[in-house]
Amino acid sequence: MEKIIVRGGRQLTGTVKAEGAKNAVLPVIAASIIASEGKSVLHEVPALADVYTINQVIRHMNADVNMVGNTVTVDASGQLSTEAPIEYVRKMRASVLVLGPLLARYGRAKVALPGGCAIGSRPLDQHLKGFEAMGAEVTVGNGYIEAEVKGRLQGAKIYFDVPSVGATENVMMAAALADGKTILENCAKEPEIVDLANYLNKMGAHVVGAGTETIRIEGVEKLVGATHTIIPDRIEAGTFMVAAAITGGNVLIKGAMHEHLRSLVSKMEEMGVIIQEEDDGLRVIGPDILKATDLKTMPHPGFPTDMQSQMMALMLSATGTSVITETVFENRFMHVEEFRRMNANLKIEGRSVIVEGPSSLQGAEVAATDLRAGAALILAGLVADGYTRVTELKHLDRGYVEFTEKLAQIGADIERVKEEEVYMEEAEPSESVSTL
Ligand SMILES: CC(=O)N[C@H]1[C@@H](OP(=O)(O)OP(=O)(O)OC[C@H]2O[C@@H](n3ccc(=O)[nH]c3=O)[C@H](O)[C@@H]2O)O[C@H](CO)[C@@H](O)[C@@H]1O
Ligand SMILES: C=C(OP(=O)(O)O)C(=O)O
Repeated sequence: MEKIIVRGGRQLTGTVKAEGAKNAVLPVIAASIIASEGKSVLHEVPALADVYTINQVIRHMNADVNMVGNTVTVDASGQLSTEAPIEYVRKMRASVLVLGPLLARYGRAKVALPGGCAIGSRPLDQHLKGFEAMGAEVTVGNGYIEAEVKGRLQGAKIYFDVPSVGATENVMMAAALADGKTILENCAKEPEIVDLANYLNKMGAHVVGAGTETIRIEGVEKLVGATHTIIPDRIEAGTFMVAAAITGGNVLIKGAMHEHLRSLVSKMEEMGVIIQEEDDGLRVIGPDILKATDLKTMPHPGFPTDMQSQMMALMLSATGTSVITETVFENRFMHVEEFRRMNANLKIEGRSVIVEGPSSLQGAEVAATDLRAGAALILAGLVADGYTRVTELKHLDRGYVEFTEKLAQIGADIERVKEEEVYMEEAEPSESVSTL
């Protein structure tokens, strides 16, 4: 089993660079299979477990995929299979993003249902509603979603009941190759949707309005591979911003884009953190005393749910009572129990958590209950007394490249260790049992 061991007490200083965004690259790689001609060359692709998974998904469909350093090349010009089995979808929900591209290109797709996950039930009804409005027949059964259309998908006017990132992306990709014009309303406005639209347009699509609540797509008959550079990861950048602030440090986060991080910057400034825009990123300077504040997660440009647990760690170090309200996902507070193991003073009230600070955090063995929770526990460990040991690192590896190394590079006392599992009943009485 692997663990990250962090010893609290170091102020972080120096420079760290944000990788390409996980939530941008996954839909872009999914979209690359729409191209029936040419190769796509994608730059700034982060070396994440999720990227390996989406590459496996499209490789399984017979696309030719190569990753060298941070560049991925996809040639999907051959005949592809139209199925994504459960082994990939279980690892990563974003595998369902191949539905739209397959349906648009081949008129059929079969993708395993991902089911719920640690942050909530996460239905796909808005994706399916979009495909049905475009003329597809969708059936859900035996653990699979199957969608089929006779001839081409037809352009349609679709109003999303909730602004879903994945549904906006999936339906936008399908509409790019549909017959006629599609108008999507109440769309999600995340920067990653704009990145996907830019890539689709480079492939020959006509997508206008991404980043606003109405997206208009004029369908075309074919798309061709294109070269594209993935935008920087605002959530990874935000996580390092919190690392700088919580330790009272001074860190330049290269690639952090102010226009993608406004809600986080303003919340951190309310807490007394100094944030300066520099040519190549954001400099974050932590104050001597952090002030309590309240926040509510919302779709972009509101406060991102993917920064909620990291901000909870910051609020634990702030003076006074802070309240965090989660409105995007129904069950994204699993980290609260783990923080409590570190002596945090937290109370869940419905969809809110009351944070009493400053908590005198103590090192403990804690489990990463999901990807961002893992990062948040490490952030708390940076200021806890003694050693914090974080397990279940598979979640962290989905979304952070060399998190340990990057934190160590700016001064954290942190290491990742592999240890043999030693079971008490198997050990000789005289043998020492690892307690790391
Ligand atoms: C790979 C990726 O980009 N993941 C991000 C994406 O996930 P994802 O695309 O799964 O998240 P959505 O934006 O779809 O979900 C937002 C809300 O809409 C609901 N919903 C969604 C689809 C649907 O058909 N019906 C429905 O009710 C969800 O249950 C949730 O309450 O956006 C989330 C919200 O910013 C982020 O936390 C994830 O990191
Ligand atoms: C929830 C997240 O991702 P996913 O949608 O891929 O589970 C995340 O990035 O925090």
